[in-house]
Amino acid sequence: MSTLLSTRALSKRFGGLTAVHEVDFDLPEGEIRALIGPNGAGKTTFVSMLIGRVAPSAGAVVFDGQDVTGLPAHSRVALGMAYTFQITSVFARLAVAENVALAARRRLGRDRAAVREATARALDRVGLSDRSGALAGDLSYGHQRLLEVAMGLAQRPRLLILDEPTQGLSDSEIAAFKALIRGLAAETTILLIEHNMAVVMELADTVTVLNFGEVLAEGTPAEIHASAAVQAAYLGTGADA
Ligand SMILES: Nc1ncnc2c1ncn2[C@@H]1O[C@H](COP(=O)(O)OP(=O)(O)OP(=O)(O)O)[C@@H](O)[C@H]1O
Repeated sequence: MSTLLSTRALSKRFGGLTAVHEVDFDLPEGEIRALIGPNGAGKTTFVSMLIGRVAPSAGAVVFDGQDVTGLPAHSRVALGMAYTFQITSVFARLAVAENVALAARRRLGRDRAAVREATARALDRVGLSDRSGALAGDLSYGHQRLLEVAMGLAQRPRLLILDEPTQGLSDSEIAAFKALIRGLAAETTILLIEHNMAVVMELADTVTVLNFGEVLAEGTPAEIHASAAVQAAYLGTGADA
C-alpha cells in the first residue's frame, strides 16, 4: 500500500514548551489509524499541523507525495484532507443539509450538481437523510456528531481526520458509529483521535501513541494494549486506558 500521509521530524514549540517533538509518522492509504495519548501529549497540536491550522516550528508534512508544509488549510482540503469540525462550527440555525453543503463547497467549489450529490451521499452515509431539512440545532447531540462526520465526508476526502468523534455519545450511538467507520474504511483513509479505548481497540488497524510530544509506541491494538511503556504513560493521568 502506498503512503498517503507522512511527517518528518515534525515539531512545534510554544515558547519554552515543546508540544510535538520530531515526529516521524507514516499513514498508508486505506488504513484506520488511531492516535492516542494522555492529556497534553500533543495530539491536537500534531493534527493541527497536519491540516494547516498550526504552523510547525520545524519538519515537514507530505500528503500523497506532495510537501504541503507551507500550504494553507483550504489548499489541503482541496487536495483531499478533511477534518471533522467541532460541534461549535455546526451552524445551529442552518438546516442539516445546508451545513453539509457548506462543507462540500470547501472542496467542490461552485459546482452545484457535485455539491448536491456529495451532500445527499454524505447524509445517506451517516443515516441523516430523513433529517436533512431539520435545523442542525434541533438535532440530538449524537446526531450533531454524525452531522460533523457528514460534513467531513461531503468533501470527498482521501483522508478523514476525526477528532474525538465518540465523545459524549451513548453506548448505542457508539456502536452505530463503529459500524459507520468500518463502512467508510473502504473509501477513505481514516485518522482517529480517540480517548475511548474500546473504540480504538475495535476499529484501528494500527495505533500510534504520543507521549510528551513524541511517538512512544506504534503497533496493532493488541500490541499497544500489551505494551508496558504505554501502560506506564497512562498511569496517574486519569485517562481511561
Ligand atoms: N496555543 C498554544 N499555546 C501554548 N501552549 C499550547 C498551545 N496549544 C497547546 N499547547 C500545549 O501543548 C501541549 C500539547 O497540547 P495538545 O492540546 O496538543 O495535547 P492533546 O494530546 O491534544 O491533549 P488532550 O488529550 O487534552 O486534548 C500541552 O502542554 C498544551 O498545554
